[in-house]
Amino acid sequence: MAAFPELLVSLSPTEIAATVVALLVIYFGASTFYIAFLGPLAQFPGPGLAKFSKIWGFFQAMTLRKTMAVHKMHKQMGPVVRVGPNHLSISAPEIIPRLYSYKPFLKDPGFYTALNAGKAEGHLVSQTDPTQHAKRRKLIATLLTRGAIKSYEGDLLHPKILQAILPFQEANGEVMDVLPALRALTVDAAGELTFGKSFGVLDSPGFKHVVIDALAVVSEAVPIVQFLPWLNILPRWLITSTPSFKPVAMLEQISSDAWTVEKALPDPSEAGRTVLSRLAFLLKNDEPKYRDNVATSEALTMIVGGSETTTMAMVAALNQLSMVPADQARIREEVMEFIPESVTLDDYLKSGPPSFQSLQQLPFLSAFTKEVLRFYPPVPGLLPRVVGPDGLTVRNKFIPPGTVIAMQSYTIHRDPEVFPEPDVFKPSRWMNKSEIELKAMDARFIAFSIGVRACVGQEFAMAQIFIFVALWCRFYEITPAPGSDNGIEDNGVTVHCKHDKLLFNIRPATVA
Ligand code: HEM
Repeated sequence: MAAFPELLVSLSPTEIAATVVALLVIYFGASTFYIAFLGPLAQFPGPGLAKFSKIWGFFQAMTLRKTMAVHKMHKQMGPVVRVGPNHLSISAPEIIPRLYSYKPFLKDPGFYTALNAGKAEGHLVSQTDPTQHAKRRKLIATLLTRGAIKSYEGDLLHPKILQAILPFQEANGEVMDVLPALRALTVDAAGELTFGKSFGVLDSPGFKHVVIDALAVVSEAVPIVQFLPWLNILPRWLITSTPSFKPVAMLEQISSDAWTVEKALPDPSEAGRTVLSRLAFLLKNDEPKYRDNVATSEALTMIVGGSETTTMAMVAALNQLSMVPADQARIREEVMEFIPESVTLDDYLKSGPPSFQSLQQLPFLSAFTKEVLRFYPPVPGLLPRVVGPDGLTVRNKFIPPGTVIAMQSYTIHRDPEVFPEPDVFKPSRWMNKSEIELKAMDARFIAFSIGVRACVGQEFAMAQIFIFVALWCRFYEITPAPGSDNGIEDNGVTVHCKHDKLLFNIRPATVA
């Protein structure tokens, strides 16, 4: 028999190439077979395609039904289901506090670095390194505490919310689209928080603005980049020069211009009133290119993360209210305590608008808002983490280190043990409950996630939602527009309006 080197020399280049290809096919075939059927995740049920490839998840995300598909799988197959070759979805609520603490479950780089948009340093949402994350979070979080939000109410929140709802003042039963106004409100509010200056969407005719177009492109691109992360290493100019990415390039330019102005200011302070001014302080000793990349991507994250999520909570609230006029009346009745009959929209600001804190004391408004976020979470999908070196045992089954595991708020919010009749929208489930019952429900309420990576903008979002819903119900009545479909779809992570419209018949509220 010929020795291996002699055999190799005797083969033609074509034969060598064919042998290499055959060996690679055997290697990848065998390892795929092992991972799918023999590896440690083979014990978990899931769709056949998900055992072999991430294509299953991508297909579900692109056809806008991933969250529902995962939810149905949990109902049929149990608390741990396989959603990818190395990916599990978990619906066992006892795992929540452990999964969303730092250690030993870090954010999955495969999912989050795809959100970096070509910038290696990442941002608050995508940063997977705990030390880097903690440094930035500490500074930005102090801008978004309860106390800080209070200081934004008078000159930021109330005027912007009023400006968003004023155009509907003339309506007398006609059908109008509310979505552009909601987007204008949340984008301008996030802009002001970040840059100290809004984008001016609320002042633009029809609320049309390049920033709104940019956010739509980003939302569509997210599932694609997560499936094909190598797209991120393409040169930036190649991506931003394609016509559909032009709005994103313009948004990046706005952010970069604002940063150029900010970093030129002398003496950045830890107590700055905007995200950019805080970053100028935090990054003042860093290398210029790193500094510029971090500041601009952090600014964009506040806009992207803070706007459509809040918009979609308001969309859900209005959709729900339009179906139940009695709920509108109940909120109106509560709000009349702070905005009595004598106050008109024109003198709302002068009349001493109700604080977010005082609106939170209104029992039905509070219960309604909480139920909106339980029933229609704006971030309903899987938020993946990597299992640390000790592995994890869930309901007596061991999950090995390195596995990507995730939970989805949509499913956790429908746990029948603590939310009886989970598929019924019922604000009363949050009212007149004992402390123990409320604690149990709160432990499963993860619309903003929990722990060190929970939403940093939660209070800012809640203040907008509370004030908006209170003001809207106080002055308007809505009913579903005949023949229109205000349905909501999800891309596996976030939600959006199916037809990019939110149509209602709107009329002035009748106050008793
Ligand atoms: C109803 C509105 C909102 C919802 C439902 C929401 C939900 C969430 C969720 C679930 C996370 C965790 C994401 C993960 O683990 O990957 C998150 C993180 C985050 N959110 Fe929000 N969010 C909302 C509004 C906002 C607003 C208004 C801002 C900014 C002004 C914001 C900025 C962020 C940031 C920067 C993070 C990353 C935090 C970190 O990792 O330290 N969000 N949000």
